[in-house]
Amino acid sequence: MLPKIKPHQTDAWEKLERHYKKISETHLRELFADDPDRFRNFSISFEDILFDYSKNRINAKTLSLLIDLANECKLPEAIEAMFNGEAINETEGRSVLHTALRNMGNEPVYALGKNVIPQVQQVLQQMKQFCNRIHSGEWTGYTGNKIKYIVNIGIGGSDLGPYMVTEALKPYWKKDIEVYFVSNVDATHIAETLRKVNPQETLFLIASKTFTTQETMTNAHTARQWFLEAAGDESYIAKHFVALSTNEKEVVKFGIDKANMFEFWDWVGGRYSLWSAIGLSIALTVGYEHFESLLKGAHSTDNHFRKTPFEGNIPVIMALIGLWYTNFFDSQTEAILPYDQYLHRFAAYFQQGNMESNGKSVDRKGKNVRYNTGPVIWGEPGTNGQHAFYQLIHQGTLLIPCDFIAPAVSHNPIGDHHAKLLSNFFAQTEALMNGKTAEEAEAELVKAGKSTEEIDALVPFKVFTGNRPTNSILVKKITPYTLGQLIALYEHKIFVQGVIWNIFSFDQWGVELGKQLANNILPELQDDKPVSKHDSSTNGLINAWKKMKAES
Ligand SMILES: O=P(O)(O)OC[C@H]1O[C@@H](O)[C@H](O)[C@@H](O)[C@@H]1O
Repeated sequence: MLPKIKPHQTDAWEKLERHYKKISETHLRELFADDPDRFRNFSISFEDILFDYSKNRINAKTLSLLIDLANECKLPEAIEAMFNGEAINETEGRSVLHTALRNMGNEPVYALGKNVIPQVQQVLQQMKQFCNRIHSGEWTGYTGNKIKYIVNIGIGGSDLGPYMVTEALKPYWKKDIEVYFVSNVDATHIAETLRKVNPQETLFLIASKTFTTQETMTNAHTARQWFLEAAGDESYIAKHFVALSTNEKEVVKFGIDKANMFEFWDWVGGRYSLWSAIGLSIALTVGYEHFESLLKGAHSTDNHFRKTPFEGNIPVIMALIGLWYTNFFDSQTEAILPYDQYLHRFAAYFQQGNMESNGKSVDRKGKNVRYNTGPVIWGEPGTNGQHAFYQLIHQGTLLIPCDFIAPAVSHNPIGDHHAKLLSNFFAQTEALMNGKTAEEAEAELVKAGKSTEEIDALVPFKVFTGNRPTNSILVKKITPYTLGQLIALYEHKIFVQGVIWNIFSFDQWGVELGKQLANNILPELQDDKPVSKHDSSTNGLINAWKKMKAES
């Protein structure tokens, strides 16, 4: 069980409110001027990762009060409760043990009294052997051809993680494997994918924790039909369809042999499942040994998180700083900005990770919270974002804390590309911090030969207030191991924030209503009769659609 402490009623919260009044107007320029050692004092090295959080609107006092808040909210107990498999997902009565999936030791980990490590290791063995059979060509398609195309059919947590990771690890892809991800129920997604593959050499991974998700099942049936149209014989399905799921009954009902099912368990949340059998597409694409490195990297972060005092604990500091802006500066959004094209799905992945976990407004006692919880998460790779939306981050009215992530070494060391990329990475956080004063703007205009009138007119638009906070995460190189570390850092950040906000981070009841209503509406779309039982907007839209369809 997690403690049920209202964060805004703690001593630390009250002190933080007072402290906020004192420090909120202080400019980052001043904070740096006051402390020549600020970078050293506010950065943490962890193996090949450097986390610099010095460009935040905090001082030593802020940090110590935030850590007091974490302690008052019993974060240490909560961390142990998660790692020890207590049923901290209370609304579903489940443990939360994605950490056990990457626990490379042999020590038992219990989910509600049952040691899960033997089953975890057994499925890893199954994945390893399967990868070997596919890669060696021992496993063939129905015509005897090697498998060349992997198509993962899944959505949400059964799609975003493997998709993000396979993209991030493109330099490690096996030469003769191509991977595709189909998630959307929009037929375009499966249709466009099926155009790129052939039935003889394609392996479909039907990835669904519940094996009942409408989108996935619809796409899976379409793929099955497409396959059977070519293969002709249902017995060939066994060579081309495997399931990644917790639900054996539904898997068998779909027509997939039990032997072709890679199991995981209800104590793995969908958005934390890339470490489980859901990661099979990763292992097939980059090789099992790289998948194992990914797990090992995440495990090293788990140890860091569990054992490091909060002052030097990266996910804890990430979480506390985020909370500082969300709850005291009232900022509503955070950007994740990787300076690595391979990480182009990283922000999208943590959009689900964060927003599905901490997008809650009811506390652990079922009462409405009186403070902000999870922020809106978004982002795109640098430098693309710079030419699109950074204007608002630099000069808009919103305060948007940003995480800048970059590898020190590129997988593609061509010419001076990487130096140029990183010059932008360094420059942006410097610009966001320092801004540009009116005097500086004026001096530039003078130098450009502008008249006094022009200078007076232009200066207000050329001023950057600065004082816009950023974290910088510099990773030596994006490898399976460091990527595993990085993902786990963000996972634990989410956990820490959820604990302090006194919400349940591992359920997602908020996605249910839309599904229910879609299920109600679907039968109404099967004929031409006008509908009238909804509100006027919904009726109007459905009837307009029916008319457009009839006219087309
Ligand atoms: O893996 P499943 O059961 O098909 O679920 C897919 C997704 O379904 C969504 O409805 C959930 O909100 C996600 O958390 C989940 O990842």
